[in-house]
Amino acid sequence: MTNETWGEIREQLQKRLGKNNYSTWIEPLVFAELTDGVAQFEVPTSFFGDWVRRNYGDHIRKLLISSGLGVERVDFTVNTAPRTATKPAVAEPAPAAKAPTRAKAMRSRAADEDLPGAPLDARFTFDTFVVGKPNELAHAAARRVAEGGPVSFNPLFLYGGVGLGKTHLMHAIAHDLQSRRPDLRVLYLSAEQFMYRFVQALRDRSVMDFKELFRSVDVLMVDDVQFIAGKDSTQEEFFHTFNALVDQNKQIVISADRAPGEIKDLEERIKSRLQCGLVVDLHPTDYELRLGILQQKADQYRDQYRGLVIAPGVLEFLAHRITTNVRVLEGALTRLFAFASLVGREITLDLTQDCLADILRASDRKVTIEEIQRKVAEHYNIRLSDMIGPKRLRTIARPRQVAMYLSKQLTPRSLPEIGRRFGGRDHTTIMHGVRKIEELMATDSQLSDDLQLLKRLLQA
Ligand SMILES: Nc1ncnc2c1ncn2[C@@H]1O[C@H](COP(=O)(O)OP(=O)(O)OP(=O)(O)O)[C@@H](O)[C@H]1O
Repeated sequence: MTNETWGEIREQLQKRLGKNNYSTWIEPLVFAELTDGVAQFEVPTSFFGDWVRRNYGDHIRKLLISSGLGVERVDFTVNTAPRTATKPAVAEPAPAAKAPTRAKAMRSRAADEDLPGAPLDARFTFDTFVVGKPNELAHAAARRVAEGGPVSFNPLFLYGGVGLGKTHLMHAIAHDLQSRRPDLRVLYLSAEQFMYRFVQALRDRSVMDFKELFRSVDVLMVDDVQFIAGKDSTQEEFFHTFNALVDQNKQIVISADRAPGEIKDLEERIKSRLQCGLVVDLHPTDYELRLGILQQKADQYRDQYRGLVIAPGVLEFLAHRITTNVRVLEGALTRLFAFASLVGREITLDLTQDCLADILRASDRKVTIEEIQRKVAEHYNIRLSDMIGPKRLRTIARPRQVAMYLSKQLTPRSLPEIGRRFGGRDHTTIMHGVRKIEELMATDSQLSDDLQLLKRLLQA
């Protein structure tokens, strides 16, 4: 293949994939050779190679073939040698794409391979994050941290329900920081990984190395920090790491499924440390945000599944009906496009309802407190009237607490509202009931099985 051919193919890829994707994923590719039908490219890391293979391998192969080359397969190998500027078969980058900032970041990350972080998802950038009322504050705070100026709020604590974009924002911060400041050591990992690393260090008697490593980063991001609640030694180590970094004025970003004060079994001193920066929550999505996200995704899919038509009103219908979380929304759209492309039909409302019947049904389903009381009474063989009555016998009080717990878990009702439906009980009684069941579940496997079963029955 000549410089010219690869240059032309890259230009086509840039048009097809957009400038961002191009400069992130295509520009860093170094064409090595074409032998026996295999086009070989060099990549900075194996993660990078896997990503390009999965997402763009086919595109690249088809374009190579359409330029008249006999290519059966494209392959990506990690380039460990320093990159030379004199690869004979590679054209200079197309003028439209300037210095590959992300590629530099990739290389610096490769050099930082001693950092025990989790890989970043290349799709989770600020460009792909849709901003609406429910997440605008979290987004603005994340942007500010990503600008990497003087540390303004430390830590940044992001919290919110499942699938609302916490991980997305954290990855976006990391991507941005790495492209602006490739020299920074940015470490992103989940709290679970932090714990495993720590346990491993204890086992290998290398705790000092562990400490040194974590204290050497410039930005530490820990996802799902609620995971370390109740894990005493990990909490202790996390606390020291946290303090050491804050003392050095290094940025910390944390995420969790709830506010620091609400994480049970998290040491008070950690809670208060976590609260001293900026705590922002991602609220449940509203209709406009859901529609915005769907529109963005649909645009991407239109590029991917050329020729597929989506009828007016379908996205609005989905935004209206699927209110649980963004992950479910995305999953629904992915399925819809895949299905429509398989059957070769336009995406109409009818097709949507057929193809997504289960998701739509699940979203429709609203469990009521009355239903919960009835099911629990049946399960424990007590009278429904005892659910709301005054009897304090354990055989009645315990099922009642189970029903209180499930009401809190499965309905959006507040504690006072639940209290009213349990015979006008005070909200503190409900809170006590909920806590009691949470405690018992940890030790009483029968109770925890009962709860699982009841949940399944109620949500079915
Ligand atoms: N505002 C948004 N714009 C675009 N995509 C979004 C947005 N919010 C969430 N998503 C997408 O929804 C999916 C779930 O988001 P993410 O993994 O960040 O959620 P999370 O809050 O970390 O959830 P969990 O608590 O389960 O870890 C991802 O694919 C993400 O890209």
